[in-house]
Amino acid sequence: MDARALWQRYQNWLYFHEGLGLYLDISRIRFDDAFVDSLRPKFDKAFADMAQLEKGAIANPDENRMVGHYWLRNPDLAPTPELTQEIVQTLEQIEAFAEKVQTGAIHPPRASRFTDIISIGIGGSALGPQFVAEALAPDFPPLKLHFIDNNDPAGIDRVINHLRNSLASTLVLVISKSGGTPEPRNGMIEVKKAYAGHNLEFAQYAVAITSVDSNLDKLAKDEGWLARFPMYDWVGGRTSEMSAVGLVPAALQGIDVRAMLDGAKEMDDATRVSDVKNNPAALLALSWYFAGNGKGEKDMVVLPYKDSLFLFSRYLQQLVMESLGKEKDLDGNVVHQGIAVYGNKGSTDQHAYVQQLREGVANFFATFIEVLEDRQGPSTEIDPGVTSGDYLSGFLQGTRQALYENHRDSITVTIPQVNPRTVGALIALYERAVGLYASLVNVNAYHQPGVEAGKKAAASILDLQTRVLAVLQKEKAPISLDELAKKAGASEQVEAIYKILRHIHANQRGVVLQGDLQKPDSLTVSAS
Ligand SMILES: O=P(O)(O)OC[C@H]1O[C@](O)(CO)[C@@H](O)[C@@H]1O
Repeated sequence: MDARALWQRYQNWLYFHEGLGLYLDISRIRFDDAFVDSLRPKFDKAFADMAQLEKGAIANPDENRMVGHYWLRNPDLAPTPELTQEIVQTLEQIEAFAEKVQTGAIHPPRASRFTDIISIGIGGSALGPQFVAEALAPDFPPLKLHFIDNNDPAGIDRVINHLRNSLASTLVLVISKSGGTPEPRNGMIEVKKAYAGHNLEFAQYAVAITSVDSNLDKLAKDEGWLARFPMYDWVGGRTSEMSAVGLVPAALQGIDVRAMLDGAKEMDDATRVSDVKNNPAALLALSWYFAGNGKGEKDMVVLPYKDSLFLFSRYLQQLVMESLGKEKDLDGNVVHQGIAVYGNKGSTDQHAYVQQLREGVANFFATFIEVLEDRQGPSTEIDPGVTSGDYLSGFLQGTRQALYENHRDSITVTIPQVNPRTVGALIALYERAVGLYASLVNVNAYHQPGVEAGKKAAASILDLQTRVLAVLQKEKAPISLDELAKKAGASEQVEAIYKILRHIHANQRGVVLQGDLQKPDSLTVSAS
């Protein structure tokens, strides 16, 4: 296609949302009108499914749950007045709590103000708060947010060490929808211990964000934690940024959560339109479907040209991959669906993996996120008449063009500024696009059975460890791995046992491995 035809295509397909000042350009995805027509029946069904979902249908059949993240930013849409009221009240409680913490009306026992927050949570209970903090927190927030989003002991130590002089003024948010995920539970126990080590009573610093009556909720209630906020059964972890999961940390950092909700609501209104060309989420879903042949054959590379948005790709990774990455479709057919997502930021990545994007395996489509406002205030001229922002803008256009010339397609989302409204809108845009795409490919976007398999396997390894160590304690002399496995009733699991013991040995926790380390089956093991 020549330059004039491309310019025409750009204008034909350009979507603009006036209220949000958001543009979506899918002109560099090479679909044609016949393709769009061929998808119309699937889109009609997707829009109908979505309308039912918003009315409270059981849109997550496997877990027999409603899917209601859209109600969080428009409580009047909730299917019952009770739910509407609950959403409204929770938001008011969050704002009141944040205000009291910021003004010092709620303060720690030994300080006049809370200065820091440790947020403990994983997956959807971390990625949204992390993305939003990076995108929107002021340079000097009223409370500084630190994350424990893993089970890495060294990572936990690092956070606690950084805060060792301010633990007495550090609030702890424990965020877990289920209230039973091992990682946040373990993180909480470690942090609790650190507080005890500083003679601080954990309950006076701790806030739980979890489902009512979960194990975490019960613990927080029994121990009299500072506050508890509800997470709802009908909100999935990966779409929970606009629930207490995301709003509590955001409000505490002084982020305008109402503006974030308003931006999401405006985008929800725009993505409810059942006309593909005038619905930005449908345009995204259409582009993904075309790019990956409806089978996820191409990865989604997300490139925000703005440092504060660099966590967007990580956030989208869970939203897209946990939602779409499914073995079976809704009819039980094996389909192995999904779209792989990765990315970081431009133009940084220009000097890293963009080389491969331009010339290597053509297994992706790019999504550029462009921000029109360079910075607040005037810019220095780097060259006559040229600012750093001009360079960044030029790098984006240049990369988009260079990729297209080499048959690598791309989408460009443009926002006027990074602010709570546009960030809320971006989240809502992708939530809806994922929901619509899931309908196009007929998968349940709202469950995650694959994650459960990994969780179960991990639990069985820990169970094996307990059994093996119990056997080892009774042994008087060193024993071979085979024998130990036999005695533990786990002859088939020698490799797992070897790995368990090697790990415990490396941490000098009462297990000694002897022999040729390069030949694991030559090793003997004893308790020290
Ligand atoms: O908030 P929870 O229940 O601790 O779960 C954390 C994460 O774990 C998952 O359930 C599965 O990994 C995610 O979907 C979720 O975001």
